[in-house]
Amino acid sequence: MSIQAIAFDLDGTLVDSLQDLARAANAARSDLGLTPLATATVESYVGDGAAVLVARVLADDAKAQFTGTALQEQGMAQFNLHYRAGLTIATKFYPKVQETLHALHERGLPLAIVTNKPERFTLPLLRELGVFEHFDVIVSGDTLAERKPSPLPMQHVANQLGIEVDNLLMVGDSKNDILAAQNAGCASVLVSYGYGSELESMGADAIIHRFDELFAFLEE
Ligand SMILES: O=C(O)COP(=O)(O)O
Ligand SMILES: [Mg+2]
Repeated sequence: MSIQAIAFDLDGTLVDSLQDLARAANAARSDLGLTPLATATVESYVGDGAAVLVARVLADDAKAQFTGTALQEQGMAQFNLHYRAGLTIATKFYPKVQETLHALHERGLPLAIVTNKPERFTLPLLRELGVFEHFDVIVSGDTLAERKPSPLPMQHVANQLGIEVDNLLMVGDSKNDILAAQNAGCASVLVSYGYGSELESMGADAIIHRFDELFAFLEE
């Protein structure tokens, strides 16, 4: 295995965005006359992009789908307003993320973001946190025709970087990240501190508990 570039998931991997997501989700619920949900409940709904999050949050049901009902459209509009107004109020890097990204970038290793978060949130969030310039390619949930767990985002990153997809490593916190990597034929590293559950069963090549353990994985 020769790792020539790394793609990172965003929410739950680089940043803990849960408080800001939950605040915006509950503000949208409140605008529609609904009572707030526990932060842990919102956490369990994160991972398939903003529209699916809004559908799940409004129905308080992990199986809800975004079908574009009037209520969902209204909830989406309110969520957009509230989240866009406070992308980084409480959102913070997990320990050792900034140092590690900086060191990898200094080594000349191409770095990418592959998130299911829509571009309208991903790009300003990365800018507000001051790491936008570290990434050679940024693929959001609405950049391409398909999002994770589709292999398309990984294939797109490899194409953009001019490398074979199996030389790209995915680092993520959730099932969609590991599936996207497996579907594309990439190696994957799972972080244990994010929003994923049943980590052992996902089949990642390694599980790390702190972001800088990535260095040891790269040296294997
Ligand atoms: O916004 C989401 O649904 C998940 O985002 P992620 O892919 O960066 O974890
Ligand atoms: Mg994630």
